[in-house]
Amino acid sequence: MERQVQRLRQAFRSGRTRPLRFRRQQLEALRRMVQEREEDILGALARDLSKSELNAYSQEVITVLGEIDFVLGNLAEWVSAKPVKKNLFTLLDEAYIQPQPLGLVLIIGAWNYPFVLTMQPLVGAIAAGNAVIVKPSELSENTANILAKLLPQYLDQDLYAVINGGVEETTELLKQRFDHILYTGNTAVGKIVMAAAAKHLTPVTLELGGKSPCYIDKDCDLDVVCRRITWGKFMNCGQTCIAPDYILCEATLQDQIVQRIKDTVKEFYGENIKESPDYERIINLRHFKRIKSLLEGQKIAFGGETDEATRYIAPTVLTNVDPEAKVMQEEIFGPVLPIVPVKNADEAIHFINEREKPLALYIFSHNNKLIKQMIEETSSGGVTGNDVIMHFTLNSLPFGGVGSSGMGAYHGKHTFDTFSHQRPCLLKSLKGEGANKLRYPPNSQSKVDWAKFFLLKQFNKGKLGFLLLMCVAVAAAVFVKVSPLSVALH
Ligand SMILES: NC(=O)c1ccc[n+]([C@@H]2O[C@H](COP(=O)([O-])OP(=O)(O)OC[C@H]3O[C@@H](n4cnc5c(N)ncnc54)[C@H](O)[C@@H]3O)[C@@H](O)[C@H]2O)c1
Ligand SMILES: CCCCCCCCCC=O
Repeated sequence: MERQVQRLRQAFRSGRTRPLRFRRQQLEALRRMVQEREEDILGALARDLSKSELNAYSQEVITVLGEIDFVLGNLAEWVSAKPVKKNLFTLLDEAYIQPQPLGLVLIIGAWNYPFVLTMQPLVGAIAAGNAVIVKPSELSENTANILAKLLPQYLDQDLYAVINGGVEETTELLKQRFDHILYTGNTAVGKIVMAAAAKHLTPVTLELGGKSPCYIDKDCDLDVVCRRITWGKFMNCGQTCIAPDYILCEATLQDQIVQRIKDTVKEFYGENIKESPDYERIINLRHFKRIKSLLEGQKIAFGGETDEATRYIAPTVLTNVDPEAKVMQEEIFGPVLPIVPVKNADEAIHFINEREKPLALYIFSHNNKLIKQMIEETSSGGVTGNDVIMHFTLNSLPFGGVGSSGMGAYHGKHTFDTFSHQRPCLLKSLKGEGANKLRYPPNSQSKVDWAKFFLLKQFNKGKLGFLLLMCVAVAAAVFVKVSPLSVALH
């Protein structure tokens, strides 16, 4: 492993990733891979998560293809140096920010969207000019294997590698030195990743989870609200990092919400949900048992059927859930939706603020002012008002958590920035040494006054007229490229 890391680092040092043309070629090759090997990719996702071809394509492949197109359309602008504003000291100089690659980066993916959660960061890491190691989740082993097989066929093998393995291999990998690590997965392992990265002072982006609340105000269209929540909650069998984890609403709304979600489940998945190609399965037995145990002692309004052999758990809604219940203590990450009654929006805000900061927050109301107030008075990784999940799809928005739901963000230009160093560059001339006497010893009150004039807004008002005059003089000097300060400061 150490040798492989060294090999990639050496290739990065060769400078091959620097030219824009090279990065574009790699991204175009990646796009070709997704297009030409679509069937293999969809097959792997079906074997891992029972995702239908259509669902896998619309949830994962489209996002990756869209990201590549977006990056290719904008990369020339992103890599260019960005001139910045100057002060009076640097008026004649060149000042700009030059984005530069960080070096060798590690991307560790999760199993629930195993294609998009490794490929989308990879697109941005390549765009930013880095060498990359991708470590897919071992739990979605078919997707992990297809990535290990396909990526080397399309990408430069000296610069990009896939390393597969579980805890042991990842632990070993994390001993190596990287220039950035982007990890997607649960919060407990996020801490392990951050501790390992700290040994090398490696910066991290942690895409973690949490319990994303969904507040339903009484002033809204419940038919629409429940259809949107049903879609986002039961998509991928509830195994979505930003799925609405639980509903907060006034007690009187509960029955209507239950009925509408029940009707929508029937509309989406038919009478026999098990037969629906649109309904996935739980990833493994451990998670199946964990989710099933969350139902114990709960009032099941509908659903609750399970089948261990196929790891099937029906879309399930729980009512009048006690905030202290087990189902409210951990991220559900399955098709179980508790409803916790609250008196009003203020109590919902209080409820949210008493708990760890979630990855997403959803607020449904006709009242835009209420939505803005809840955004203002709470914290979460992201927010969608009057819908769920959709902020993930807009790559102009940074996607990431806050507090225990993560740190840093990616998607679109934000991924490019995450994997770049924004290098500040100031290019001065060796001329104009007269003006520099202002900062050279010995210091004097007059030099400090001048420095205040150049750098601060507050300076001695008594000297204003004189300073303005001097300003005109400086401007004139700049114009003729001769500085009077060398005289004035003596
Ligand atoms: N924020 C996001 O974008 C996002 C996306 C998907 C999932 N998630 C969150 O991830 C969680 C579910 O994923 P998971 O954690 O079950 O996925 P997982 O089990 O696939 O783990 C994620 C990665 O961590 C590695 N890993 C596991 N244990 C490790 C250890 N001890 N040391 C080092 N590496 C280790 C795995 O090999 C894997 O690559 C949920 O909390 C979910 O909300 C977040
Ligand atoms: C159109 C819907 C796309 C949904 C993709 C959701 C990915 C979530 C990643 C976290 O689990």
